[in-house]
Amino acid sequence: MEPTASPTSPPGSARPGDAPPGAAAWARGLVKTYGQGETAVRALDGVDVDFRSAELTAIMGPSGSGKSTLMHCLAGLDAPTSGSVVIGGTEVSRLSQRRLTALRRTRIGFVFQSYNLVPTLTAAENITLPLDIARVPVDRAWFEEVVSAVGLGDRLHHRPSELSGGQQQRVACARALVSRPSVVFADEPTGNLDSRSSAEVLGFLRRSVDELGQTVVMVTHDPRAASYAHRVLFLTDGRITADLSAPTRRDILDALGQAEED
Ligand SMILES: Nc1ncnc2c1ncn2[C@@H]1O[C@H](COP(=O)(O)OP(=O)(O)OP(=O)(O)O)[C@@H](O)[C@H]1O
Repeated sequence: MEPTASPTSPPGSARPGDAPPGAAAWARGLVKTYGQGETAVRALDGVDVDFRSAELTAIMGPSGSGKSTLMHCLAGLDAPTSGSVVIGGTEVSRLSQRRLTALRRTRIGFVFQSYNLVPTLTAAENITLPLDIARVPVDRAWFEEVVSAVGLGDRLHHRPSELSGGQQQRVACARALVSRPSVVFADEPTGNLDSRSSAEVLGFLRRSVDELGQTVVMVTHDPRAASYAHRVLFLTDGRITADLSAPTRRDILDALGQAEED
């Protein structure tokens, strides 16, 4: 397992000035406890992790191991009980609610299992919606590049109900990328898709990293989806227990089997 903590960051603190080389986001000492007393659940048990720029990282682990909690704490959707997160040079845990909302709109991209598109808007309008809400001008050249990479050129004026699930998820991916965020977080992005549509969405996420330099962190249960990643992290009981570089599907299945035996 690779060391993920930077030697310059004291335990439990991630400071923008301590950026590990090449990291787009990182976290130190992340703990998340739900509830109190005897019924308390320690969903994250001291996670130190770096996400290198222009890498696709998959997070895997058994149900209840803390994957969603980790992603929500990283993306500022939930506050950790202790520890800190830095994204694109900003310490997320120190932001006021207003600044956090602005950061989520412009510096972080989200892709959810359920697409979350607005049904009354066209694909193009959905893609630019986060920037329109934040009153940030759309970089048209970048918009064209993203739309062309995602392969939606002739579907831009369709509404979500006129698109297949795979096409809707590719619209959601384009929406996540259009603000050039520091990190795109994808939570089970292919959970609702058949294998062909999954391959299209995963192929796009991987190309967004290799060709457009995006940083992507994806939670998935599917070893085939994880095999598109440059790196796969495994969580067990709120801790990172394995960190694989460019694993094959076989390597991932072996690591999952190992996790079940532990
Ligand atoms: N809002 C909450 N209140 C109480 N406990 C919670 C809450 N959210 C998560 N948990 C608990 O925290 C632990 C980690 O949950 P989490 O959803 O992060 O796991 P996961 O790995 O994403 O699971 P899955 O693969 O089933 O989605 C679990 O024991 C879960 O029951």
